[in-house]
Amino acid sequence: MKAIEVVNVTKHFGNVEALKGVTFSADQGEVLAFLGPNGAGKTTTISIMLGMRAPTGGTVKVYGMDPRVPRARARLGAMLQESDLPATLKVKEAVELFRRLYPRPLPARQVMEMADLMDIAERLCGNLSGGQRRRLSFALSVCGNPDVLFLDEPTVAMDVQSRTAFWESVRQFKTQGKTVILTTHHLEEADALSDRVLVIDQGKVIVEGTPKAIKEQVGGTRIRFHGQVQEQQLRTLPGVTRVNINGVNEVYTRTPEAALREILHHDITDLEVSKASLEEAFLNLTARN
Ligand SMILES: Nc1ncnc2c1ncn2[C@@H]1O[C@H](COP(=O)(O)OP(=O)(O)OP(=O)(O)O)[C@@H](O)[C@H]1O
Repeated sequence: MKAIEVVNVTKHFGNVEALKGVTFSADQGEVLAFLGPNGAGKTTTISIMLGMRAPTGGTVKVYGMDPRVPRARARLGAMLQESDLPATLKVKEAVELFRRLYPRPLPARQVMEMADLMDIAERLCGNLSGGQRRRLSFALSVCGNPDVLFLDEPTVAMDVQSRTAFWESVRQFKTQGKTVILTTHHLEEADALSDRVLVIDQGKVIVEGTPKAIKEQVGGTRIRFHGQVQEQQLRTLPGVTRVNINGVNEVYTRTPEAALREILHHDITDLEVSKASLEEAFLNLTARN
């Protein structure tokens, strides 16, 4: 049975069509990353999967159940973009309090270690830095030992060190056979963590695949060079998905050999050819859409 199954889900907020028929599923033990520009529909999709909002149309199942029923909810954990923390409790007390809400909580020490909170266990929640607050939110989201964990832009406000430690915690969580659904604007985060990426734009899934497949199929190849070539000529090169002219000419193409043959007719210098990164693939996609 699928951990999560979303079929043709739509969501209207008044005149706004936030989701226009979203379909995907997640297997047990899979890490799925949602990428997409601001307003694409990522948070709305998560809130529907969590049973916090009802879809306008379509169906969502968590282990075959409606996410609004308590038995389904008990299997879900969530670290949302904004969460209030009890300011006057110590970090370790907040973890204890949340553990008591669940029938089969993880041991407090395991939760604290997983979220890298041991050093700040005695600190008041109200005195935490932005990154520390995010780590505590992560701890509270895994307290109940959920089978599916939703992380909505989890590493916002974390420094590089905390982010790397956080990625390790997510990987650890996955090794226990758990499913993770994550939204992020850090594309290297999706690349580092996920088995599969879904790109959402304007309420629709526009592409789905492994980070590697997306980079290969959509990102294609980046060709950079100096030289006087008209932008219009670059845009009509074979297989072009995106063009940047900012001191250096940059062309993304799915057919690099054919594009290069034409580029080499011009007087160019400093030629560089490389595979596009996931970030570039993502920009190419949403620019085209
Ligand atoms: N409660 C609401 N009332 C009206 N419109 C809403 C509401 N919630 C979301 N929307 C609209 O639905 C669309 C999708 O929003 P959503 O928050 O799901 O996007 P997102 O992909 O999570 O964006 P971000 O990356 O900025 O968090 C946007 O146009 C947003 O303005």
